[in-house]
Amino acid sequence: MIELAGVGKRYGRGPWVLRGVGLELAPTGLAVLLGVNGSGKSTLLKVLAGIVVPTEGTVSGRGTVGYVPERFPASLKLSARNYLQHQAAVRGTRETGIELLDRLGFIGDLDRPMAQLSKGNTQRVALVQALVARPELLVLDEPFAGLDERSRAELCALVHEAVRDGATAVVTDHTGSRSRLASTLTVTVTDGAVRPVEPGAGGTGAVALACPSGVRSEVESLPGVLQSTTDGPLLALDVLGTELDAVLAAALALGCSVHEVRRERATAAS
Ligand SMILES: Nc1ncnc2c1ncn2[C@@H]1O[C@H](COP(=O)(O)OP(=O)(O)OP(=O)(O)O)[C@@H](O)[C@H]1O
Repeated sequence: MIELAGVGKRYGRGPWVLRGVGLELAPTGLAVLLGVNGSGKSTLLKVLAGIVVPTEGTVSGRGTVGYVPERFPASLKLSARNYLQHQAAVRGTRETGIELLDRLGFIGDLDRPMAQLSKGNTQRVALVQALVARPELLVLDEPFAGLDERSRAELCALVHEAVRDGATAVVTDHTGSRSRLASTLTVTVTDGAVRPVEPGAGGTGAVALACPSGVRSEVESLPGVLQSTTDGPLLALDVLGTELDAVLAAALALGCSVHEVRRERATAAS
């Protein structure tokens, strides 16, 4: 069990980004974090991964960690092959995970400096270095960004395999790909507070809206909106299931039209 107790984080003398966070993550399972931009999701993931030390509170039980940051350092002079070989050597194994790169759709030169790789290929290398180590805790910050549809599906399969093999995975996502993940827990991050979406509370809903100009920020700040992103001409929202009808009614009253509505419930990981 990974447990956060009374966790707070502020950067320097800045405002509290997280405050009073208590969270328990089961030893095997997949948690999805939802929250609007700047709500503190990346900070929470860094605290979970041990990259950022909380200003107050404790984190216990995390074991070995695989972490994929939202932005992988792009200036690496090492080639993807040398980087993965180096990571394997640090772990004391010859298992580089290069075959996982194929599975994730890496097409290109493994021997070019990573700084010259596309965002998608850099993301694939970052994912492989985390997955191949078979960590007890897998922390993935926007792991689907930069990947094509096939690679996203393959990544979902790899995350499910890791969870099936006993890992705890924690994921954020703005691309909509998380709907394919069999999550066991959904957690919202709002104003520095972290709350699990209670089972039986109606789960979450995904909504795609076409909104007249000028009403977007009003729609995004409706009670129950957990996360928003632009999907072409549409505004894509993640909404607390219990507030879904009210958000739809308010959006319609503001002149938006509804393109898609999907209810999502936490399910047992398969
Ligand atoms: N290293 C840092 N130094 C100072 N402030 C920071 C630092 N990292 C994050 N913050 C601030 O903490 C707040 C939360 O940022 P964080 O990246 O955790 O949010 P987020 O929910 O992941 O946002 P996004 O979805 O935009 O990445 C923001 O106001 C951000 O500016």
